[in-house]
Amino acid sequence: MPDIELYEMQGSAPCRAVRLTARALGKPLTAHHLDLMAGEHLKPEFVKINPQHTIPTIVDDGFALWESRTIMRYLVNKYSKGSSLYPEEPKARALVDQRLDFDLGTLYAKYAVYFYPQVFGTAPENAEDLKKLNEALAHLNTFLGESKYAAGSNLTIADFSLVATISTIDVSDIVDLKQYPNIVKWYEHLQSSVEGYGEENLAGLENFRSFIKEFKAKKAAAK
Ligand SMILES: N[C@@H](CCC(=O)N[C@@H](CS)C(=O)NCC(=O)O)C(=O)O
Repeated sequence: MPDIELYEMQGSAPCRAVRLTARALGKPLTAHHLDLMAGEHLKPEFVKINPQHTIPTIVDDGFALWESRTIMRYLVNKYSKGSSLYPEEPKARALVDQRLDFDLGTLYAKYAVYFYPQVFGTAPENAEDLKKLNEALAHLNTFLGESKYAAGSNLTIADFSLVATISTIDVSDIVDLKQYPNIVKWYEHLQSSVEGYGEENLAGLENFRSFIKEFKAKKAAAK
């Protein structure tokens, strides 16, 4: 069976979440790096695979799929059905889905609305949008409570999705995460306990860190 092909960009949070999942399942990936800044994702050969031209996109034995959380569910369903990474018991699964949907529709969305117009454009900081991001973080802090993992006592794909988002927010240096002690505890625990966290997540994250450093230097110089 050939490797799963992953179209990705280093530093992208949803791509890191997919990598963490593949790593946990022991599935090797063949990576195709796309430079979004250079518009490589808009080339006809990639648009043919994913008309929405987003990364991550996988091609598994000829089957193309995108949306990181859909990819994560698919990978567990296909290669490790019944795994506690995406439990089958309805309530346990619903809890994982709730965390994944919360990340997609609320946490990552609020981060993107607040930060991307500044970092990829010229928009000023917007206090109202920052407040909404903090509200989402406060919700995550509440959901986590004393739990070791995002959706209860086992590691699940919800942890991979949320840790990709939280590490991106952390590196963006826009919020003091210390205000959210449950998030800090969970984040530190994941960093030390998830196999491959450093390779699959931090390598890409360092790329993003350099990008943020450049952004801050340009912003300071423009003042
Ligand atoms: N909800 C999607 C978001 C994917 C996404 O927007 N990826 C960005 C890079 S991080 C992208 O591909 N942007 C290029 C485009 O939308 O054309 C997921 O989780 O996979």
